[in-house]
Amino acid sequence: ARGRAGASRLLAWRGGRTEKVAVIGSGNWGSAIAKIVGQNVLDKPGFDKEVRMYVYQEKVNGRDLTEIINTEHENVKYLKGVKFTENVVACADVGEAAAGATLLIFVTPHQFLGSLCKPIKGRCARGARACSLIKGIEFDANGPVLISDIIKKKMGGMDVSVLMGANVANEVARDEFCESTVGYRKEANGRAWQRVFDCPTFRVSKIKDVAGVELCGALKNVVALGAGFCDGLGLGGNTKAAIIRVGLGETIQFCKMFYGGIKDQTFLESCGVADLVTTCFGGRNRKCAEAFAKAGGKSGWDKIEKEMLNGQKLQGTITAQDVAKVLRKKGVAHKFPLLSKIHQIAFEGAPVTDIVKF
Ligand SMILES: NC(=O)c1ccc[n+]([C@@H]2O[C@H](COP(=O)([O-])OP(=O)(O)OC[C@H]3O[C@@H](n4cnc5c(N)ncnc54)[C@H](O)[C@@H]3O)[C@@H](O)[C@H]2O)c1
Ligand SMILES: O=P(O)(O)OC[C@H](O)CO
Repeated sequence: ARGRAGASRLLAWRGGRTEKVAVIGSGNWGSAIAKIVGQNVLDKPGFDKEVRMYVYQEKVNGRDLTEIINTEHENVKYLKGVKFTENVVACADVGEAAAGATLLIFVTPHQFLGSLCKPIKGRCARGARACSLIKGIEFDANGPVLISDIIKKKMGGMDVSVLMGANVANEVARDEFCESTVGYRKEANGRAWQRVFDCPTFRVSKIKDVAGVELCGALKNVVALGAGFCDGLGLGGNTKAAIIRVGLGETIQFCKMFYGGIKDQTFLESCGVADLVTTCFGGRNRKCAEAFAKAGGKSGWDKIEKEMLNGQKLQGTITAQDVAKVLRKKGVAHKFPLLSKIHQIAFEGAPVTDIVKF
């Protein structure tokens, strides 16, 4: 693996301008990826050595979180026990975080994206490119809308790639080996992002399929709720495997129904089957859905999120609602029995035991 990493480092960088990377977001995943990127810009040629990270300011034990990160080099709230390299600098002002950046990594929970783009647009470098690590989906009258397309529009047509994969943040931050997938539109930008993220313990492949990669990342969070319901009911591995299999099938169907040019290979990459598996076993959506099932479906999601996640945010519940709206509006909910059933259990009072009746 080390040989491959060295070769890809040499192959990918052919000189040119110095890239300056900014990380927009500092939650559990935002912090884990900032740790990787902070180290990579030190290890590889062609990068400005400072990585600014936008931090939504809050007090932790009476101190600003930015001040804690910049003195202790640790996000004690969202990624406790893991140190950043000292070149990762926390900024509470998103414009200041993005100032002069040529490569912007968007990694906030998707409900907070809206207000962040405008101040970034005025401050980042001309010709900057973006990569979205945000797992979610929006919709309009025509159907689903990709978060990467929202960023592209808000940023004046900027090229936006995506990075999705089997990447539970705490495991990535402990340098446990895993893979991830860059989905790109422009080959050169796909290569640029691969260089930003790839390291021996975080192996990044790329594929020209932004929509496929991104939708896999969004929909697996909904399927993970189903897996959590199974866990809460005390069902075993066979049942969860069935949920994963059917969930993958409906994910593929959703992608192909709403987007052209989706590649079959995408579903076999880390962003596809691998992310689905890890999230259904080790993710926050699974964990909170298990608690929901154990409470007999009687506990609200906001309460569960607050009690179990210490400020981290569930994405699967929002995505389940957005997906259900799209499917109903298009009159195709019956073709997605598992995704529809998960929504009915999570939001419409269907019994949790119905998870196996689809
Ligand atoms: N955590 C993971 O294992 C993981 C892995 C891969 C992808 N993702 C995806 O990455 C994205 C970001 O998730 P995360 O895990 O980094 O975040 P998180 O859920 O751990 O943290 C929530 C973040 O939102 C911020 N926040 C709270 N209120 C805010 C507000 N009003 N405005 C702006 N920010 C506010 C908090 O400060 C914190 O940084 C999500 O789409 C998630 O699905 C997460
Ligand atoms: O913890 P979750 O459920 O948000 O999932 C985490 C990651 O998306 C896994 O790749």
